Amino acid sequence: MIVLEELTKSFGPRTLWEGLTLTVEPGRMLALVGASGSGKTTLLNCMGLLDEPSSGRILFGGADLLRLGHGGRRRFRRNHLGYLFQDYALIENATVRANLDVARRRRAGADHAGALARVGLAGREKERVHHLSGGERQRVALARLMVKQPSLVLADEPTGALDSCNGAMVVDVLRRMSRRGCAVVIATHDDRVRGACDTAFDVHARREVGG
Ligand SMILES: Nc1ncnc2c1ncn2[C@@H]1O[C@H](COP(=O)(O)OP(=O)(O)OP(=O)(O)O)[C@@H](O)[C@H]1O
Repeated sequence: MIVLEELTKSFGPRTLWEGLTLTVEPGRMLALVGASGSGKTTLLNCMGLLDEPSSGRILFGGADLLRLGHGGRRRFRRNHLGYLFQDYALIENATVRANLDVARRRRAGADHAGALARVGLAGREKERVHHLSGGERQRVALARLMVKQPSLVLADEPTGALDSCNGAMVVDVLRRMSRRGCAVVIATHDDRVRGACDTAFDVHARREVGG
């Protein structure tokens, strides 16, 4: 479970949001919604420790993530966190297989082939990521999540670069991960993604608005 308590984010004199309080339970899928510029990506970045809120607490497993040192933050990212971001965060010059290996941690025998088959990329292990299309890169990032099996997934517009069929597949994979106990947070403008989530949280209004 991840709990955001009274988060505030300001850029100089401009306050993006304040008093933002939100809980995402294991096994739940939450959509972050709100107008462009309301701060959905910034909130995901704060939850993933890529950005710092100006004040507030982010509790995970009872500990305040914002108080962790470098080592603690690295362990949180490595052991618990999965990203599905717009820039895919893949190693461009490496093969598909090498990108999945990065996620494997110590879990021997992670099912690379099964994950690639699930995202429609069976047999593509040896191809270099920079030769893949945008949608294929997004699906490699999804396969990497399946290999990693994180307890928290942060996804930023995960269907943005995909056709509707592949978009539905992304949602389906994230739903399966949530059924296995993962907490999934998705920033989205896509009503189909929002409809597939358990609840939606409007970042501008700072309250839940229903699934
Ligand atoms: N480092 C920064 N310095 C100043 N302003 C920033 C910084 N990062 C983000 N912002 C501003 O914060 C606001 C929210 O940006 P963010 O990308 O989080 O919104 P969003 O809701 O995800 O938007 P979209 O739906 O268009 O992706 C924007 O006005 C952006 O310019």
